[in-house]
Amino acid sequence: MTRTPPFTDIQGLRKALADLPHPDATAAEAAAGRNAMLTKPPAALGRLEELALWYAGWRGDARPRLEAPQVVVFAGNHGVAARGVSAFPVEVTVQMVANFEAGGAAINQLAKAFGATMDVVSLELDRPTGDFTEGPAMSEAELMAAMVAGWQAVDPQADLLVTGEMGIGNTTAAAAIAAGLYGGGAEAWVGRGTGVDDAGLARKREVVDAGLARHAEANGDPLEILRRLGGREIAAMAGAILAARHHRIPVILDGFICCSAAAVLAEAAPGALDHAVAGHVSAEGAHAAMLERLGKAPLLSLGLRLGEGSGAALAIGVLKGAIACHSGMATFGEAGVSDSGA
Ligand SMILES: O=C(O)c1ccc[n+]([C@@H]2O[C@H](COP(=O)([O-])O)[C@@H](O)[C@H]2O)c1
Ligand SMILES: Cc1cc2nc[nH]c2cc1C
Repeated sequence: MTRTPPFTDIQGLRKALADLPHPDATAAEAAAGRNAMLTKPPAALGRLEELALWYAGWRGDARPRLEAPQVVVFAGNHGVAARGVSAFPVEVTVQMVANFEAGGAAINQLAKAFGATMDVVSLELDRPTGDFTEGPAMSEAELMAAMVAGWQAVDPQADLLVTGEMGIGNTTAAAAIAAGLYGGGAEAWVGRGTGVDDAGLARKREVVDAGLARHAEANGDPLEILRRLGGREIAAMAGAILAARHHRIPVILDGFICCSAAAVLAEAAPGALDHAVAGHVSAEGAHAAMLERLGKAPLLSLGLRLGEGSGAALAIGVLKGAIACHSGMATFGEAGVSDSGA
């Protein structure tokens, strides 16, 4: 299988969004039949049962295994970071990339703990995106390059994808995208990110509202909102999530920034996130509202606000549990256990 995306320009990308593969209904049905025979009261495994059937449908296998999860962390720098919207200086992005590469970050430990491979993709860190209060964050060519990089990062042999990110200032970009897609202004979507104080929060709101006013011409076009207000790591996550869909690789979504990338796809093509579940709800103020817009209930709620794919990586454990039960349990017949007789 190739890592080459089926698009090189925005028209091709729109076509890839209009032409999405669907789950294997026969495998999903067979998995539901198997689920009904497993040694447990009906529905006693709660959401784990739904997860297993969802995974079986996307993998086209009624009794699937989850053996090759891939975590990809995308890193980008943001022009708006110069406006005092983060509690940390911009050089932390490149420093954290070195930490990811050396194995020292939280996501390295979590990927290892849940048996996932981990890749790090740096996107032109020495060339931050444009400050969106002054002009578009990216040209069309820059948007496409980032989305292609995201697509190419996905291993077609993986059987699960987690997309994570690192980018000082990116909760400002993510909030601007959310407001661009859903309305509500900065007030509805700006939160404290890495931990800005009240003055920082006020600056973030001003920056986001200025960006929304400056880019009203995006006119509700999700890809244009991403280009004007987003960032390279956000565009790359959108490209990776779309690639996973085309390879029928299920996805676990991470926090606020990851979900802003996913939201662009969902608004551009209804159903574009059917192959994705929400790994967790982060402590970033507006993440819960974003998940509601996406129609996704989070698997975990642990108060994380780290990014890097950390919450989604933890949820790999939940999904592995669901699949282990579904594919490994005995049926009533096999175990000689009496069923309810209903
Ligand atoms: O995943 C989240 O919901 C999340 C919430 C707050 C902060 N982050 C991380 O913090 C960085 C962005 O925060 P900030 O304050 O610089 O916009 C970026 O590297 C994200 O990975 C991530
Ligand atoms: C140290 C640090 C680590 C991170 N990981 C993801 N975002 C981050 C932001 C900071 C500041």
